[in-house]
Amino acid sequence: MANSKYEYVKKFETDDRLPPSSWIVVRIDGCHFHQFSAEHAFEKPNDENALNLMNSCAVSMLEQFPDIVFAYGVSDEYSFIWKETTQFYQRRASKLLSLSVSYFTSVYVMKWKEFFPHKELKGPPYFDGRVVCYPRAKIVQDYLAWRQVDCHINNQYNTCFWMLVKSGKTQREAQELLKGTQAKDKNELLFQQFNVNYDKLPQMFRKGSCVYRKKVEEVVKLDDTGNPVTRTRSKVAVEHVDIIGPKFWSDLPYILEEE
Ligand SMILES: Nc1nc2c(ncn2[C@@H]2O[C@H](COP(=O)(O)OP(=O)(O)OP(=O)(O)O)[C@@H](O)[C@H]2O)c(=O)[nH]1
Ligand SMILES: [Mg+2]
Repeated sequence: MANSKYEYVKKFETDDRLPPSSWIVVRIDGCHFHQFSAEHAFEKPNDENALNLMNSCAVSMLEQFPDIVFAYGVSDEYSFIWKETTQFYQRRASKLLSLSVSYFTSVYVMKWKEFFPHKELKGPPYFDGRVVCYPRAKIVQDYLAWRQVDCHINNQYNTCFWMLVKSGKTQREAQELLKGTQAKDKNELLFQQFNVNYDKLPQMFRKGSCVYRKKVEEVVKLDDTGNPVTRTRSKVAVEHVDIIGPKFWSDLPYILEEE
């Protein structure tokens, strides 16, 4: 039905194509997860099953959208890095954002039972999202380092806070005790009062989770002389990386290489 008198309404649509040759970061974040986590009695400060569910959703994202090259998640948030040359939906911001948020949310609901077989999903989890473009791989690396530092700072604080509360302090008292403390004071507090070595807590809690394609060698068959014939394929994997820094990227140059 070309050229109806209503066609002019299309002129009001705006072009939201993101600039070419730049990495696209979509970060999604659980809406009101403070409440959602309380409603579903998540362990404080870290619920292993809830984090594994988030990670599993991120794996599904990379399997569904081949142009996502890397994802990093902590707490109720996940960042997805789309490769700089992606032409997916002509790089339209609204498409990339809405597809990411809706796909992640649907998978979260679908997989809920797998991670919480004995907990009913009491209300709809939902996520917001934002898109930011970065013109250099180095800035994407710094972006990820920023999220990981944030994870560390928040987790160290939350670990101390909930240890104090579980040991009988009120939330107000715990807050007061932690006011103005530095990282080393918090480590000391955990060790002195609770005999906890912060560095020994699970890496996933302290450092967040990375999802990316790993190159794995697999044996396809044995040749006539009985030697294995292998091929390399990529497999989406979850890793808990100590520092998402220069060493990490130099070991995996194919992830964020500029084309
Ligand atoms: N107990 C528990 N809570 C968690 C866990 N992961 C995330 N949360 C909760 O989720 C919140 C995430 O922080 P925010 O995103 O700032 O808070 P929010 O309530 O989701 O607020 P908006 O994102 O602004 O809607 C944390 O403050 C926790 O309350 C977890 O593993 N265990
Ligand atoms: Mg949130």
